[in-house]
Amino acid sequence: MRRGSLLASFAYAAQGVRYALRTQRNMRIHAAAAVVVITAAALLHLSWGRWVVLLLAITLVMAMELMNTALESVVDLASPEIHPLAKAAKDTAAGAVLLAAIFAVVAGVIVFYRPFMDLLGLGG
Ligand SMILES: Nc1ncnc2c1ncn2[C@@H]1O[C@H](COP(=O)(O)OP(=O)(O)OP(=O)(O)O)[C@@H](O)[C@H]1O
Repeated sequence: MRRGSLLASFAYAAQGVRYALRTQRNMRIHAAAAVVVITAAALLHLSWGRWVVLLLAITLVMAMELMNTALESVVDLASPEIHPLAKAAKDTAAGAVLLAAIFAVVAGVIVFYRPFMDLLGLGG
């Protein structure tokens, strides 16, 4: 595979995802949550609109975690010693993941509420 080819760039990106899954516990938690959510969505035969919201939320959280991992690596490389700006960079990136995760939880509750109530026979 040629180093600068399109195929090579996909392979490097896949390596990045594998690296994050291997080294970041939070990334593994996000991936496990995504599997649970996708399985539940399939079992409940959700509408296309609800699927889109769920997939957007899952993608947002995992993309934020990947960016957070990238930023942590760059900060550790550039500033292995303690520095207030290194702290600010890492904390802000972690804040972005937190915001995305809160959005995903709220979106999940909104998306699953009605189908879940219907399943229990409690729909109005
Ligand atoms: N070089 C540094 N200078 C100052 N504070 C730092 C530095 N590195 C890390 N910290 C502080 O320690 C916290 C944890 O940093 P660490 O690199 O361990 O990330 P982490 O907890 O492993 O993040 P994640 O769980 O997302 O992998 C940071 O959010 C930051 O507040």
